[in-house]
Amino acid sequence: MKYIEFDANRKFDLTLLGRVTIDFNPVDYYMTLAESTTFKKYLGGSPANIAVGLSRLGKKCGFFARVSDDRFGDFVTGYFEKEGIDTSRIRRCEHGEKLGLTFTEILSETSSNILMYRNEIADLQLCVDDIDEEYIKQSKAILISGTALAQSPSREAALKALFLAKKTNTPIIFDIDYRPYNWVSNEDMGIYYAFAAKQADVILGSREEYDLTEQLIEPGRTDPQTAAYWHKQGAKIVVIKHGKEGSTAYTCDGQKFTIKPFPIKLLKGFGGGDGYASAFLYGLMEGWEVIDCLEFGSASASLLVASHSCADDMPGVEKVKKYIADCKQKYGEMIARA
Ligand SMILES: Nc1ncnc2c1ncn2[C@@H]1O[C@H](COP(=O)(O)OP(=O)(O)OP(=O)(O)O)[C@@H](O)[C@H]1O
Ligand SMILES: O=C(O)C[C@@H](O)[C@H](O)C(=O)CO
Repeated sequence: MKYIEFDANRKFDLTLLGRVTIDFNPVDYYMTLAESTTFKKYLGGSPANIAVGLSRLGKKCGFFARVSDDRFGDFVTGYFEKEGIDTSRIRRCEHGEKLGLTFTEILSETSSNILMYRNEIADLQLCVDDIDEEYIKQSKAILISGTALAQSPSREAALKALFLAKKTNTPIIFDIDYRPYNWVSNEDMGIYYAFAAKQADVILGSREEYDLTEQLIEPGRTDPQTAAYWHKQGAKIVVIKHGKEGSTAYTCDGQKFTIKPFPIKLLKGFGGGDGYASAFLYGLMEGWEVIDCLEFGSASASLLVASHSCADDMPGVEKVKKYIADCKQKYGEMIARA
């Protein structure tokens, strides 16, 4: 069953809007960030990771972003170019704003945290002049990452992109993407997350992220209630993630599909969402059944939480398929299908 119509005549498979940052992950881990002394630098930022993930899976991505006008801006732009992600809409900040830096802490085999430096942040300088209708018309779909709604002028840029996507019949994917930094209040999230979700064809989020989105509408909903509400608003697919417990996709025709994580030795508890999103969306674009998209996303997510980085370790199609096949051979065909 196809829930989203992608226009095959458009140049980009997906154009993403949001932050491009840098991750510094500890080489000496199983200790606090204060104790770690050596870090490996990776491209970061959830939407940027998703773009890399889709590129590794053979998809062509466009991107709306502002980056710092310094060596870190050079690094992330050069990384995108090497991955084949279009950089024509990546613009440099003009007033010294800084690229977001995420320092990660891998405390133990089951606990990790991230510390994000986002003062005078470059990505929130994205502005309405950066968003053009022609570029969106060249995109089979657009993904808005929720943190882009945290502050102006990025907020208005994201709202303009939503408006132009609707105008050009471009499917909208809203990744709620809760990061507490840069939001003035939870109420702001309740306003802007909800507005974006009302425009979306596909919504991706954890239970916590839906709770933040629904706080001004009806707090305390169950997953089925959440899905039913957003389907009424026009969403075709509502994906609700529950970390290591797995995730469920609710489709607008009343079906639900649940997937569990594949068995893996966890290294870090983050990055799974980006691997999940890129692989799930890949399956959608390939016209797969939703359960197969979920399985592919879940497998990619498991590979990512077992890896030291996010972007650098985004897998190709064959790696994900082999991992799924190996797990099924070892644990049984229904290993992840609840
Ligand atoms: N401990 C784990 N073991 C195996 N898979 C996991 C684990 N944690 C997360 N995942 C996988 O990653 C997917 C997304 O993780 P999660 O639900 O935490 O979303 P998220 O908060 O968006 O992730 P991120 O931390 O990347 O932002 C899960 O649905 C699951 O498939
Ligand atoms: O999304 C962020 O800004 C943090 C990322 O850079 C980091 O890789 C992560 O947590 C991915 O989910």
